[in-house]
Amino acid sequence: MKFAMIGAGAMGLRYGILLQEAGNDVTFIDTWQPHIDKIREQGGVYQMRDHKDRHLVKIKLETPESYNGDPDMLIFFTKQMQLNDYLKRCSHFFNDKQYAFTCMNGMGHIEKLQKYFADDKIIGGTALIATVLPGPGEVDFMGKRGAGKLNMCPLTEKPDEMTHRLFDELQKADMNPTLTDDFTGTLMTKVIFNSVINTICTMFEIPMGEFGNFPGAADMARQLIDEAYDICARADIHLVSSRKEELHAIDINTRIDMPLHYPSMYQDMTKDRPTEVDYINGYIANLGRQYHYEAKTHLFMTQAVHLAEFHRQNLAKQRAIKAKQAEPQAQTA
Ligand SMILES: NC(=O)C1=CN([C@@H]2O[C@H](COP(=O)(O)OP(=O)(O)OC[C@H]3O[C@@H](n4cnc5c(N)ncnc54)[C@H](OP(=O)(O)O)[C@@H]3O)[C@@H](O)[C@H]2O)C=CC1
Ligand SMILES: CC(C)(CO)C(=O)C(=O)O
Repeated sequence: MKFAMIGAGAMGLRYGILLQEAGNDVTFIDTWQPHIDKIREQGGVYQMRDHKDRHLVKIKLETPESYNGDPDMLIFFTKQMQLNDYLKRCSHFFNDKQYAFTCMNGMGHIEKLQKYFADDKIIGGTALIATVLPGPGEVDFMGKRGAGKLNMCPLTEKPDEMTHRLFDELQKADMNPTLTDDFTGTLMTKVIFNSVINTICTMFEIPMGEFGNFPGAADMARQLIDEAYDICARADIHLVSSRKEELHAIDINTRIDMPLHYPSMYQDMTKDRPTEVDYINGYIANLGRQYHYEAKTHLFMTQAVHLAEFHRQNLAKQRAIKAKQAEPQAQTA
């Protein structure tokens, strides 16, 4: 199959390289200039697995403006706040035969995709796969080959031939796909999962295992899960796990499956970038308001993460001022 990966960051590279290794024709499209420059200079991306076995993987890389191909499927893996810009810049190569697939975290992306693709061409999903972009031109796949899994569901909830072809390619690439039958329920179940793990680990700047091993972890998680499940019940969203299963999944993922992983939200925070919290806890809280339910804990968590972002950005500004003040001294010394 011919794929265009829209976003060649951590997850775009994980999916794209594995699909390429499984025999597909993959082109990566990105806008982050230092990453583009590094990949061109190196002739590819340096890929690691669990910080080891660093090796060069050749990839085809384009910018939205330079790409003129006609892929069968576009896979969107940008941060939520980057998606509109990517869609606008890539729209010149979209056509009505192409499919759009995405396993981005949070909510808000599907409505944006619907402005460019018909409902029967959109396939959504969720990824329980940890990947890190340590810097431009470098990607670290966390977990052994075959680790992690993903859920996928067409927006129409009626899988067609292309959905099955995508499923087969993801399976060949060892990505452990599961085809689910409830679109919104599938996506929201992962949003709730991330509303606990990503948010708490990012605020405290801790790996997932440290949260999972904290004796109060289940109480903290239960409070966020209960609020979110109460809201989904009011919104008639059918989650794919029960509350108990969601709590269990968080426990197993943090303590056993990915104890050393810092969630993707942490990766933004530590680079002094805005996080996706408004599309995760903020989305749950806004949905609650539509059903006259005040999600107090999710609202509090959203602001707590914004406070942490604010603090880090202030520190970055102070560092910049100090560096500027040191400049003339360095010249006169
Ligand atoms: N990573 C993971 O383990 C998982 C991620 N997801 C989801 O997948 C989607 C894509 O996320 P992900 O692949 O992690 O994100 P990316 O790796 O794509 O983020 C890359 C972007 O972040 C900026 N950036 C990255 N590294 C640096 C750096 N060192 N210095 C400055 N800027 C940097 C650049 O944006 P800019 O050009 O704007 O500066 C770049 O385009 C998100 O919705 C995420 O929540 C889902 C499951 C797991
Ligand atoms: C925690 C994890 C890896 C689960 O897939 C994730 O979604 C993230 O890092 O954002």
